[in-house]
Amino acid sequence: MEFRHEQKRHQQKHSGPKAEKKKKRKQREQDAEQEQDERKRNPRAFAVRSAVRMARNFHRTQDLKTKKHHIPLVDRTPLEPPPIVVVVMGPPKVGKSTLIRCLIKNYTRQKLADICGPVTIVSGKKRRLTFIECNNDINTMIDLAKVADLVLMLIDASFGFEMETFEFLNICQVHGFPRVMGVLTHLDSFKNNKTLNKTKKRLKHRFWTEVYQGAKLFYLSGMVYGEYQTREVKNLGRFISVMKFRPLVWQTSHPYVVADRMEDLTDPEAIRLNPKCDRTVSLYGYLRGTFLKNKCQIHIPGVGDFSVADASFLPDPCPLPEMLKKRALNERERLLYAPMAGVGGLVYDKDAVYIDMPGSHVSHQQEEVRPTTELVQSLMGTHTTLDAKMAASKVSLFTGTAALTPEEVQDNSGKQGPVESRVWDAETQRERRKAIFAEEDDEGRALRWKEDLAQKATEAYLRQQRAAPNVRKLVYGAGE
Ligand SMILES: Nc1nc2c(ncn2[C@@H]2O[C@H](COP(=O)(O)OP(=O)(O)OP(=O)(O)O)[C@@H](O)[C@H]2O)c(=O)[nH]1
Repeated sequence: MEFRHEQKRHQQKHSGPKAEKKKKRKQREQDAEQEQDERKRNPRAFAVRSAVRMARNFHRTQDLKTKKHHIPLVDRTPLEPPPIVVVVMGPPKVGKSTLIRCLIKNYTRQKLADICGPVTIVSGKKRRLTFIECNNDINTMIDLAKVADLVLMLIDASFGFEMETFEFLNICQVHGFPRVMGVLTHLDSFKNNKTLNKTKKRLKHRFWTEVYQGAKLFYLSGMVYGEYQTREVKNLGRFISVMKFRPLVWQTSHPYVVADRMEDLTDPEAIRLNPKCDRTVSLYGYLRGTFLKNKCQIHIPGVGDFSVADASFLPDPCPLPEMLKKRALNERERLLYAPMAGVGGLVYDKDAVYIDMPGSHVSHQQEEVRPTTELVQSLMGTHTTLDAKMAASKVSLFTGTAALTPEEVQDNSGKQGPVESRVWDAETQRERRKAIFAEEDDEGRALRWKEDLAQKATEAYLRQQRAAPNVRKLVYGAGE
């Protein structure tokens, strides 16, 4: 038996929703065609009316295009790149140590009580970060501006921009600008929401004029138990771990090492006999930039020019996790290496290898003993009473003059309490500076500090010149 299936011919629909849809589409297509036809039909309406304007338009588009071009740079970063140097800078008491502590906790789930020297951590499968706190000495700023990949610029919102911020930005300008990200702290000091929003906006625009339009500014709105809010730190951390970096010319054309550990190999007996004897020192750190040749000349900022006796390759103290396919780091891979703060697994010395028993995990005992709040720490560290300290303290009015004892001060100033008025803690210092600069707005301050900076930079330069006359290139090695 044979079955035959006869297919019905397709009938085009002329009514119903589908047909309506089709009609509409056809109509739209026709309209578009007509529009194009208009250009053909009426060419004069669309012709070039002004050659000048056309030329101007053309130039403008070309300018915009070329602005987007960069000089092609050879990316020489090795397969396993050295840690990214994150410099945390800002005026005194703005919250630098607190931010580093929070970021370390965010990445490694470990607490580091003291931020001492560079701290290296594994932040992801392919990235390590070295945090360095920048104190407000101009020489440190110059040194760090050279090696920084990313700068976290802390700004006290209750205070506005301060001299240090402008100083650092100006120094960066000379060295080829690293990535700069602003972080506003002390936002909890605003009780009024309206003033808070206004201040945020004002500081954001001020930051944009200093760095570039649209530069990233983070807000840290207050503290919880002496730490910044977890969610905000997490966002900041995530931003840092996915950030892309453009190689800077100075950094890619010089070999340089940010030393995170130092070891004095000189014979202690020789030092005892002559404290100023020539010393042999080992410096440890990741090599960045280009290749470091053995026996080459190097400059140590603040010290002078030296030749390297020997450079050797050591196992990585803070290695990246193995390349396995997985989504996140596990607990054992969340490494932390801060030799100057005494944290790190293996320590390779010139003549021995040490293993830190608690591993890279900071002992919990330390956490309990050393509270993070500065006030409690300072109270615990006190050995003498305030009265005794005040009686023993001396104050010198001008640099280079002999220090005055409280008795001498008392003699001159009559009834007035001698020492209290001069022993300023950091908090009072901040208050004083706040009062001094309260009258000026940001613009005025920026101008004034920029002038100030020029003089300071010249002084620092002359000082370095005196110390080592042939290091000019290294001090102001912009674009070389
Ligand atoms: N209310 C408030 N206090 C803050 C904030 N940020 C930091 N602090 C406090 O400011 C004090 C100084 O913080 P640190 O992290 O030691 O500041 P620092 O910049 O490292 O200070 P120096 O290293 O001495 O320059 C600490 O007592 C913090 O609790 C903030 O956003 N709000």
